[in-house]
Amino acid sequence: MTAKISIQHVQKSFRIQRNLGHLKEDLQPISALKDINLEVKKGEFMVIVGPSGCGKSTLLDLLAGLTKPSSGQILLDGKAITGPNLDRGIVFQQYALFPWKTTLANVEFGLEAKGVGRKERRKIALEFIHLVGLAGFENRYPHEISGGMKQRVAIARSLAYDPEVLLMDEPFAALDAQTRETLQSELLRIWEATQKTIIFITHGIEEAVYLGQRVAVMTSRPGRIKKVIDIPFESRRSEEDLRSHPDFVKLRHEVWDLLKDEVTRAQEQEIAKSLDGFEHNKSALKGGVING
Ligand SMILES: Nc1ncnc2c1ncn2[C@@H]1O[C@H](COP(=O)(O)OP(=O)(O)OP(=O)(O)O)[C@@H](O)[C@H]1O
Repeated sequence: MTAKISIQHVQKSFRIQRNLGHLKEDLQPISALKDINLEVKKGEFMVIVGPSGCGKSTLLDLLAGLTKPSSGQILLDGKAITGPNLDRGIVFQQYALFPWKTTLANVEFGLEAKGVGRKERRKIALEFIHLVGLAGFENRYPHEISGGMKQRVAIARSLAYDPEVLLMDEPFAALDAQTRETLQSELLRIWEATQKTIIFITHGIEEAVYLGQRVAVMTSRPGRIKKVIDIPFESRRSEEDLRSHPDFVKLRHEVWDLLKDEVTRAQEQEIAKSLDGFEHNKSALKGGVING
């Protein structure tokens, strides 16, 4: 069977230029991703976890078609992704709602872009607003609802135009712990109801193990897939608290074991990067160069 998403030997480097007044200097390119290979099945909930700066968002941007790989390719249903399309819905950490539109109008937006008629648009939007638990809040503006509710609107908006795949980039990272946990189990309920293929990016180990059917652990930059771990829970939404179950604790530990050296390395990279910037600024000041 063809994978829903197939990431094949994907590399991504960024060209870096230093601004020296009217001159530009090419620096060593940053290699963000190196030989990423991953297959995601139809209807699967795949979580990608990795340390800060390992290239998670870069990978998601490639999946969304917002940028192109330096080499390799990503296939959706066997066809190469060449740009953004309504076959992929995206939910970012920042809510990205239109502040001047109500919940209903925000959810209707993608449907408008897809050319769905006014009546049908309203019907579908109301259905998804209901699905994400926001019935009664249709006419509220983003500033009138909480962060968790805004993220529910963002999820409803992405699902309403019926994408093949839902891409989620740390969607709950800005929320308080309690709201985050509520939305995690809500997301599982929505996933079960819609049977969408989900690729969810996080740096939270507990979040990864709770949500994912499989968890792909990334290395520090340049990001590679270190290991893909199966999370074999039948149902994550059972009454008992899954997070304190011995199997859950064991899997969380396994992911942490894979991740801890990567986190240390990522922190070292961060320090080296800031020291480098500091040294550059110092020498530029000495030489009287205005740097950008
Ligand atoms: N447009 C760009 N130009 C240059 N470098 C970039 C660009 N985008 C990302 N990078 C670099 O690529 C690396 C990976 O960045 P990315 O944002 O994908 O990491 P991440 O894993 O999502 O990080 P975080 O968890 O902190 O959000 C980082 O070193 C980043 O500085």
